[in-house]
Amino acid sequence: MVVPYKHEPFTDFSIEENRRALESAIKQVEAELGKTYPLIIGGERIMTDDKIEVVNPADKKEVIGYVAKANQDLAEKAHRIADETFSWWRKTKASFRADILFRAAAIVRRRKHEFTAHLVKEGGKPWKEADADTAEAIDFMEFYARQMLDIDKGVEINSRPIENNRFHYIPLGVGVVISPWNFLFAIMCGTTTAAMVSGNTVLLKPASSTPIIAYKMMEVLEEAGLPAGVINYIPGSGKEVGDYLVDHPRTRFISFTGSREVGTRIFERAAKVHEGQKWLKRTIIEMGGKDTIIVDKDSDLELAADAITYSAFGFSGQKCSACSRVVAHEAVYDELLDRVVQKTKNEVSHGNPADNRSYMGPVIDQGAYDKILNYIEIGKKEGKLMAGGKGDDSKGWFIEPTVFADLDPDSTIMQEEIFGPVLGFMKASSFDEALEIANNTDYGLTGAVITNNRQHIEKAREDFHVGNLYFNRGCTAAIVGYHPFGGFNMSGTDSKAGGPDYLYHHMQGKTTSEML
Ligand SMILES: NC(=O)c1ccc[n+]([C@@H]2O[C@H](COP(=O)([O-])OP(=O)(O)OC[C@H]3O[C@@H](n4cnc5c(N)ncnc54)[C@H](O)[C@@H]3O)[C@@H](O)[C@H]2O)c1
Ligand SMILES: N[C@@H](CCC=O)C(=O)O
Repeated sequence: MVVPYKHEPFTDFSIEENRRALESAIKQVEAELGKTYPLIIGGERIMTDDKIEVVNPADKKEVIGYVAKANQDLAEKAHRIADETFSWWRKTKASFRADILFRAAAIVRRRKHEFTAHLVKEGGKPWKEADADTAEAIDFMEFYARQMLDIDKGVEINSRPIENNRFHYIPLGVGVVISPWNFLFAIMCGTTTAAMVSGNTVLLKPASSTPIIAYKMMEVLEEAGLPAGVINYIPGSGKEVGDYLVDHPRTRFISFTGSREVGTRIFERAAKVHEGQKWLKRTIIEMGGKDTIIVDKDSDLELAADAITYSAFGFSGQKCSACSRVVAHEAVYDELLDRVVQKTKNEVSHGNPADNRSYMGPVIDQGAYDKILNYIEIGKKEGKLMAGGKGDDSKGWFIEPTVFADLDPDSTIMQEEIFGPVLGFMKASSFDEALEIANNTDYGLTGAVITNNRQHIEKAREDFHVGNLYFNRGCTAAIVGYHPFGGFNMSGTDSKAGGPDYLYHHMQGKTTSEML
């Protein structure tokens, strides 16, 4: 019997011992910067001439490492090996696969600060955010291992005196896992290990800005006993390797987390049946958000201002769950706006994330920096700039936490995902109107309502159309097993990472019936 699941506690960095432990882990990571990492295909380390240079977004000159880059030939080799490995891996016991995850989670837990320090450097994450990312990776492994053991117990169906019937789940085949850079450890690890523990083999293509943490996860899984060929590590160009693997006739499913642009492209390509393909590909596609916090007339405004500030500027707003829109009742609009602007100016410090005093670090790269600043320019025309608005890319990609007021719900910056530290305020004259505004985007990922009105809570529960809706708190920071995570509409397939049915997306049900 395994102990019941409990989420990994976050580290309290106000405790001197913890602070010192992370400081020393950061020094250790700094001492190891600049290494070269190979691909891992069928357990074999393969170096390529072409490499991805991975830099610290807080300091562009600091190279975190160089990573071998897969091309289509290597992707083909990895696919063949994953396919061959599936022929026996699919028959392994669920407990064998789950035990690998329990062990891997224990290894990461023992070396937690080392992983967190790496996330500070590779992802530009402030301490608190990096620590939460590591904790979530541990949670995913612990949670999915238990879920697989439960699924393995089977499901009762009816038999009759003349026949014996059974129903159980079997894996799908070779899965392509494509992960984003923002939860560089947690989402990459959760999507990969979910596919693996349910009996599939995997081709892992991590984001090109953050592939090193995925290599480190591979080392941990190998140490925990993962056989060669089950997960194949093949970083590479999204367009070249990504399209090739998505189109491949032997790909059985694709688990993608990332932007709407790429997600819809994959959805479309995966629908095409290629020559030699014997199945309809399954897709698990989780995309962006344009997430709203509604603040009601009767509400705790200090709580609202705290919730908004953290949800908007935690990890520089680079979360699919980040609050980028506030809809406030006209009776509290001015006071709420003032409180959020003051907090943003006085409490949201931004700087090197390796320094624990930084609330916010950089944004991930030049592309993101340019795109966000472009949205800020649009925002200056569409609304009233209340805080921030400037960037500095001389050393790393830093953008001030930015607040706009008096926006039209249909304005560009209230409709498009910016994925940066930019927050907009809109006014509503009633709770019904606030809900209408909150729902008027193509997305449907997270949302929150700050209110003391019980009827309004119930109304929002029914009518606020998002996958993760929170009351009297912010709209980020879902915890595995507590807040199953995934969105509606253009936010994705609502597969609910860390939820009770997540692994079923990676499996198919099989009925057997024996005449007696
Ligand atoms: N819904 C969620 O759970 C969730 C979680 C995290 C991030 N996101 C979203 O992810 C986005 C940010 O991440 P990103 O910038 O890494 O997204 P992205 O779509 O640019 O990249 C995601 C992954 O797709 C790969 N890719 C790019 N082109 C490809 C192609 N043609 N075929 C296959 N793969 C390809 C990239 O290399 C990367 O590994 C935001 O929109 C954010 O909201 C969503
Ligand atoms: N699960 C995370 C968001 C993941 C996407 O970026 C949260 O709830 O904040």
